Amino acid sequence: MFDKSTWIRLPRNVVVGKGVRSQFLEVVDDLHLRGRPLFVTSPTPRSIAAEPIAADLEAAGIEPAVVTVERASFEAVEEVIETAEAEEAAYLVGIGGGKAIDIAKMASHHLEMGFCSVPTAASHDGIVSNRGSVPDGDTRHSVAAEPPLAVVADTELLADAPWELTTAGCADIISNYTAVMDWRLAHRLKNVEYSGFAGALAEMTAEILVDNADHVRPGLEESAWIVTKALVSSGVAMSIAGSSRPASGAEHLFSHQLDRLAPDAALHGHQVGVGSIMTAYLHDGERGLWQDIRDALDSIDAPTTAAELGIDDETVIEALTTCHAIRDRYTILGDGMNEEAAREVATTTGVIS
Ligand SMILES: NC(=O)C1=CN([C@@H]2O[C@H](COP(=O)(O)OP(=O)(O)OC[C@H]3O[C@@H](n4cnc5c(N)ncnc54)[C@H](O)[C@@H]3O)[C@@H](O)[C@H]2O)C=CC1
Ligand SMILES: O=C(CO)COP(=O)(O)O
Ligand SMILES: [Zn+2]
Repeated sequence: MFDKSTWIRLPRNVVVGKGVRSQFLEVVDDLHLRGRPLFVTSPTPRSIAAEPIAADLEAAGIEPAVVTVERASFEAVEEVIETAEAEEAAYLVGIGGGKAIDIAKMASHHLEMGFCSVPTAASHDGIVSNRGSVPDGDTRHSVAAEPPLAVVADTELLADAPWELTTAGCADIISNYTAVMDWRLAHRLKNVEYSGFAGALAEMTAEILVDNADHVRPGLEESAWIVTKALVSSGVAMSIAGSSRPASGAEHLFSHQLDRLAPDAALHGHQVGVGSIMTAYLHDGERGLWQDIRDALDSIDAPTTAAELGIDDETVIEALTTCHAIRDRYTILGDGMNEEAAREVATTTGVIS
């Protein structure tokens, strides 16, 4: 008997393009979101995006509350929840990089309240996803959360963001190659449920980005457009899958472990990119996929070595040999890699010297 069912939660309005931050009010009106929003932001995004959008809303008689968060933590989520209650907010808006958006996402999930995403950096594929990633104890990976009702991604703002934030977003997308390989492996060996649609979408997203890598250059608004569209597509793949599997495999385990061992050393996307070079080698060293991933990262100025991440070689080895245990997610790392194997993969791929 066929008794499968699925529930795909996606944003309703995804608005991408030059100057679209000025359409924020129109977007929330279209969603029939009424009342006072709470903007969740961080220092730079506050001045470049939250304040101008707040001024537009004030001109229309709506006075948003604003909370500035500095770090992604459960204390910050608590603070946002308390502020939303105290200010009688009707919905939340995450304005900033991945951390501000994730905090708003997690708080809105708890409050059972609508949430909109206004990325100021094309740095990660959580701008659209139904996943939230806030460190909880030793946990760094994402959990199910509220997907945004709307995404307002202004390419003018995104193109002006520091270039390394954009290259981090590219690397987060390029890592889909190995994430999907890990997912298929887990399907074959562990009977993990696999979605061909979500897997194909995640892979195709990486392919389109790599094919357009020549147009991804600092200061070009077209770059912000290409990368943002890819981030949206990757987030949709996660929503179709109902998990982060299409965009997160062993390379993400490696990055999450680096976040524990060397907090704030490098951007999420850059860490997963370097992880992806090594896990591609483990999947199929002969085929040269790892070189293609390394070259694609290199061509957009993303780090390809531990030194470029600002992380020492021994931390890379420790992360590689321990990261399999941080989550119940079967990958090419299986039940763990010994130190000798870790040194071999990291040295052969040039990640450590
Ligand atoms: N929920 C999900 O599905 C996913 C979540 N993530 C999470 O996202 C986070 C990484 O996000 P990132 O954006 O890389 O880091 P981040 O949010 O820490 O941002 C990096 C820095 O850039 C600043 N910034 C943002 N926009 C700027 C602009 N236009 N100009 C100047 N500075 C700007 C931020 O304020 C911050 O200081 C990680 O915590 C990661 O786990 C990553 C992928 C998916
Ligand atoms: O970063 C992500 C996808 O790019 C989310 O994956 P995690 O579930 O591993 O946090
Ligand atoms: Zn990621």
